Amino acid sequence: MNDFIIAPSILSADFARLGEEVDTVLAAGADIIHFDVMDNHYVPNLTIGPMVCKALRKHGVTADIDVHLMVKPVDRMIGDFIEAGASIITFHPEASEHIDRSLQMIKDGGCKAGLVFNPATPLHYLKHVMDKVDMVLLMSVNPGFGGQSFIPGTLDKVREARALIDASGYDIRLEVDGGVSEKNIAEIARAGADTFVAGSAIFGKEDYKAVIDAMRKELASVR
Ligand SMILES: O=C(CO)[C@H](O)[C@H](O)COP(=O)(O)O
Ligand SMILES: [Co+2]
Repeated sequence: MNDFIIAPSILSADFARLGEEVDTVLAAGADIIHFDVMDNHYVPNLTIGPMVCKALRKHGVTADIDVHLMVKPVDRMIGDFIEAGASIITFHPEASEHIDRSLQMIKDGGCKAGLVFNPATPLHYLKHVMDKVDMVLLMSVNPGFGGQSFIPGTLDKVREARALIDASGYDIRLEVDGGVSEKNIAEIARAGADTFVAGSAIFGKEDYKAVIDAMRKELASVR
């Protein structure tokens, strides 16, 4: 895997042509696919579930699928996504009654596990579970919709999370999700992120490769 990972969010893809959209964005240089699951309960929107993940695998997608669960309760979706071919499953700690148990269920299913932090959710949920976390996902918008503007205060939180991860000694990726584009990706990387979700910035343009190339060029100036 590359040092920096670009993870297009299919939330902004054309759902009527989803398999083709995923193939196109991977051929354009994306590393993994970010898969947003919304339940109209934890967040005020409704998207896609495990059947769609399974359909992408059946379609032939072999890239990692990074499942971002915006659902409450969390646990009864975990097994379905493991079975559907998810690679990474992240969830919001305040949506789980038993954070350690939810993380362990994901790990036991052979997937990488992660916690997602909304803009106002404190990082202290990480403290006792660092050994079970493969990914920390910081939301740089409030969850529920694509196409929102990056909240600038996220940069301080990225620095804080980077310091916690480095001090832990564990191999944990730091992902940022919401309002990421070729304009701000270098600044987010300089703050300490290594994995970048971008939905509308990529799928909102005609030429996905041009956007991903522009992002890589920006990232090359960072490390
Ligand atoms: O989790 C999400 C929203 O809750 C999406 O991953 C995120 O919003 C990506 O979309 P964009 O890059 O357009 O902001
Ligand atoms: Co997301």
